[in-house]
Amino acid sequence: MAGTKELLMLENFIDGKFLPCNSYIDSYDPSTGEVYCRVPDSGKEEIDAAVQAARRAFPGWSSRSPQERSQVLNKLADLLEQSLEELAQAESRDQGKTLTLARTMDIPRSVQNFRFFASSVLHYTSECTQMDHLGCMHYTVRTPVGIAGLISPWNLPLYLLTWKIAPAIAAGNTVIAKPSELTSVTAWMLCKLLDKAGVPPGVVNIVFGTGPRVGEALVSHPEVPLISFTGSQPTAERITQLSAPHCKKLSLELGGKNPAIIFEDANLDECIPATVRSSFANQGEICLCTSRIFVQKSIYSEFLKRFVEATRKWKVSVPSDPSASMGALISKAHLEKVRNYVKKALTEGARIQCGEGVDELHLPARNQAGYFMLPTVITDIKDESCCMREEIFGPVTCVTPFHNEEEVIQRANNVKYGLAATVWSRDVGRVHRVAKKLQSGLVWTNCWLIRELNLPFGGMKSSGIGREGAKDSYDFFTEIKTITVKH
Ligand SMILES: NC(=O)C1=CN([C@@H]2O[C@H](COP(=O)(O)OP(=O)(O)OC[C@H]3O[C@@H](n4cnc5c(N)ncnc54)[C@H](O)[C@@H]3O)[C@@H](O)[C@H]2O)C=CC1
Ligand SMILES: N/C(=C\C=C\C(=O)O)C(=O)O
Repeated sequence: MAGTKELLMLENFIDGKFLPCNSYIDSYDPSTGEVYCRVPDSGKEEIDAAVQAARRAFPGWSSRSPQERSQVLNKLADLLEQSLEELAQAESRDQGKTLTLARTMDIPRSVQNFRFFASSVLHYTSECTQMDHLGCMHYTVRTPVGIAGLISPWNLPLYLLTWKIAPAIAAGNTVIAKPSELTSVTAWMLCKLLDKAGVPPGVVNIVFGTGPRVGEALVSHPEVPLISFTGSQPTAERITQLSAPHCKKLSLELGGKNPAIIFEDANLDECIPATVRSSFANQGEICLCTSRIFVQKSIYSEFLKRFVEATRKWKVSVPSDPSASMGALISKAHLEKVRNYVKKALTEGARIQCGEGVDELHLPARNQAGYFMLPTVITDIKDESCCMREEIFGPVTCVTPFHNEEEVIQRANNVKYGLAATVWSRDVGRVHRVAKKLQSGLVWTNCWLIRELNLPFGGMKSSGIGREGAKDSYDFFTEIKTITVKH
């Protein structure tokens, strides 16, 4: 470990105060492999303190009007925006992503999350029906659930954390958030802005540490009735088990094995750069990234040639390099896991068209121990291969030919996941038909990752339970009650 003096030391944020912890975990700079930060290794004690704070803050915060809460969220968005550059630098260093991506996507979207839910919370109405023959009317009311437990991953740290905090507090809940122990820095920076934005102590508590210790303490706590989780399927299973005795409300946003389906009439000038981006953006570490590319046989050779050429131009470099398309992967263990998938494909007789083991990666001397990998394209692979079935969550994508619509829909659906798909065709009828038949929570046609935050976001099958987005998040973060009045 490097000298303690130089390390960035994070603290938990409970009841509006920064509090040190008894033990800490090392956090690495993925671009150098060096420890640069220490993250609290919290446990049950810290969760108990956060629950007490959140419980105390709940009556005051939940009784404010939506307009008052909205003003606080907007102020927080302004403060985040004023710190955009500082936050982007921190996110890029902590996660390994390019500074450009953090500047143009992660932090602006975090700002937008607060602005969006500050606005959407103002527009809900409840339902009312009449039964005149019985002299009755019925109506619904919604109330915040209470203390929300929010667990977020390492791939889009502030972006996904704010996607949970913003709707939860907009609806009047108080929260205890646990960011990934691998990427805690921007969450800690957010805590510094809360008081200035007018968020009362105890409304947002952020407790750092590992999943098995502090994550499980949060999930198991009887006074936390709701858990919103984004991450892996095995962790979701554990969270489901721990929540079951308490019948907690759960929202689970999990992984994907997302297909891109490219028909012979696709506009390849648009499709190829978009599919390179959908495969390799953020080092392929987005649950929405494409990892199976089905190309109609008649254009397969042309597509592959042009796709591999475009992938080779996707530059891997140090995250601060303005010309970098891709930075470092999150951790040494994750890099090994992703590389092992490529090795496994080779043993199965697949071909590596570019990237890992084929092309050379050039890095400055101080980044040689960083977790970098070239974007890798695999072909000649069977649908049964683990590379075609399991979530790799790295810069690896498989390309395979198909003959007709019926066949490709069946093959695209033939995995346990059902999160996101892309369909490329100029035939409007086909686009609608295929989109409808895909087992996928999201389908983008002739584009990728254009987000409409008003509409439901989430997956089917093993990609999760529940949806989030304006109305869906509001429904999730509130309880509904039906009241009948006889007059
Ligand atoms: N958004 C997504 O779809 C994501 C998918 N993944 C997938 O998961 C794989 C493993 O990555 P991990 O970092 O291990 O993901 P993970 O699912 O273990 O981590 C996500 C969050 O859950 C927390 N967590 C872990 N175990 C927990 C437990 N028992 N109780 C409560 N919280 C817990 C973690 O500390 C982190 O905050 C990746 O290779 C990738 O395939 C990982 C991150 C995000
Ligand atoms: N949930 C994830 C991405 C969400 C993106 C978005 O809401 O735009 C993920 O990668 O886990």
